[in-house]
Amino acid sequence: MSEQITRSQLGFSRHFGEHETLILTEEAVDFLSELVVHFTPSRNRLLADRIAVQQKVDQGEFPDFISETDSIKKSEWKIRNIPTDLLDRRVEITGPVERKMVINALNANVKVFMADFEDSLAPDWQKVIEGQINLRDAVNGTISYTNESGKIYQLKPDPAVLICRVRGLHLPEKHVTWQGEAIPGSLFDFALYFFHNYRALLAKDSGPYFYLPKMQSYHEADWWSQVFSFAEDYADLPRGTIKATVLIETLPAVFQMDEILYHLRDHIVGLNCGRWDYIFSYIKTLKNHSDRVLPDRQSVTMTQPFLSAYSRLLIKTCHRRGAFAMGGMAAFIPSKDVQRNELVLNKVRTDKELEAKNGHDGTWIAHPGLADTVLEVFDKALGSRTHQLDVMREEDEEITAQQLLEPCSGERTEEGMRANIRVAIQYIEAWISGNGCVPIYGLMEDAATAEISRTSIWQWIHHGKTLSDGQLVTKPLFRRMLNEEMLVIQHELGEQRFSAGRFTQAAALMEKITTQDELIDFLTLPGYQLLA
Ligand SMILES: CC(=O)SCCNC(=O)CCNC(=O)[C@H](O)C(C)(C)COP(=O)(O)OP(=O)(O)OC[C@H]1O[C@@H](n2cnc3c(N)ncnc32)[C@H](O)[C@@H]1OP(=O)(O)O
Ligand SMILES: O=CC(=O)O
Ligand SMILES: [Mg+2]
Repeated sequence: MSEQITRSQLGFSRHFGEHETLILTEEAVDFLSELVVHFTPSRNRLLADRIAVQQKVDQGEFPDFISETDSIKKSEWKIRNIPTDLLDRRVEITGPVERKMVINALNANVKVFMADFEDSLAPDWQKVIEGQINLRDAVNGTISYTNESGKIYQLKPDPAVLICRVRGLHLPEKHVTWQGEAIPGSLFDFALYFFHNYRALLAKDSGPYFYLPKMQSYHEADWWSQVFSFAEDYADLPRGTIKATVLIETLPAVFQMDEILYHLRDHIVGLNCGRWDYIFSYIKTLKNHSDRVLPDRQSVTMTQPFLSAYSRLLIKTCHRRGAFAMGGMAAFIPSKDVQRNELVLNKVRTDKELEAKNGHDGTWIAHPGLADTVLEVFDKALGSRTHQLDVMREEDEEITAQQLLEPCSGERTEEGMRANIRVAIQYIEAWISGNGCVPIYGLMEDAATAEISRTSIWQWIHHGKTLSDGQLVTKPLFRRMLNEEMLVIQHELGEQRFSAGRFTQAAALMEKITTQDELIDFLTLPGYQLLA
């Protein structure tokens, strides 16, 4: 057990080496400490509220629009303003805050780079601290990187606009404590990125911009609004300097989009369809509803009625309030095989064409190799415009709770179940080894996509579903497949890679969380205990 260092009102379990000293400066820690003291108790209450809301759904209620906020929904108002450099977001690349990736992403043919401390980052201490250094150097324009073969990476002129995605409210930063408890990871990421970069960002006519993940209610939006206002006052900045885009990626939040925009109206510039977490949240929120069990993962596409309704309602809600409606991530990544790559580009193109047609103002890509294809789709849809805030489609006028909760059609197959097992094990193994985003079977896998794989199986077991060949999904069947799929993974990856990895630990975690009666909230919570 390492010795605790006390700074300001916070305890640090890690020695302050060269990197920590750069980021955890006395002034930055004072600011972080102020935020933690002011906002941790209310953050804890918000997490308790999530449990209370879920209990009602578990007892049979369905999530729904709420009447207590009718005045917000019925009245006409707009969000405050959108800064000039956020008026064209037609293609945004995302990626973890690793040094080479940060440079490649900022140099990609995109408008925005979403630098990620969340779904694509396994937040071990070193990565989190280095991530802050990487972003600070990127903002200052001094970032560079030399790879093993001597290739030098540097920023090109006119890099993409930077937006930082902080960890979700549920994730702790275990290496920093306040009153004996781990502090919220979201405050850690927000405080340090804001503190070290706001001056340089504003000096170049940009600003401290954030993506906020996994929000579940407008009360959480209000909490963030207070955090932002506190930070602005602390730094003596005008109200509305900090700007945020909120991911609508939980089932509860889709019913409160107007309210989220309203409570963050000084600070918000848009909403984003975080489709993968949204699917995961649909499974998790409706976990006791046996008629809402999902089929194989590949059947759950944006053309499913419940996902189409979600995307169209988000666009309609945003445009009415003058906010950007950002599309989500197609998980296909480029392949070195020319034929396979053609297929990938076609799939991504089709997905993005649907988003652009529905009225999204821009979208996400996971890899620079997709930029040109997606840019072409949005260039065509936007024409001379930089966004399509003007789009209000008549056919989307009435989107109901029933549509948002529509059951999802498709088969549950043995191959689908086995694929879920292989993906979940390989992803968990990568995550507990410190890698939060990996290519698996030609798809980008991150914390959100892997959650779908592991919760699908839990749900199939829990509700005693049968596979298309008539097999009943049970714990013994799952355990047998888990053992068999471990052998498949071992064969696919080779003995050396397999034995050097943490596959046994990953499989043990997968076995535990899939067979226990309670569906655990987030894979990354027990995963974090296995991370440095
Ligand atoms: C559900 C959600 O939350 S989505 C948002 C979170 N997910 C993400 O951000 C996904 C980000 N993407 C990635 O991490 C990667 O693309 C992966 C892991 C999926 C695939 O990575 P790799 O296997 O390394 O891809 P590949 O070998 O084809 O990379 C080729 C080059 O592109 C770079 N690259 C790939 N993806 C990215 C990216 N997202 N940003 C910047 N550079 C990238 C690689 O660093 C590599 O650079 P190099 O040639 O200079 O060495
Ligand atoms: O964060 C994005 C998602 O799809 O989840
Ligand atoms: Mg997500």
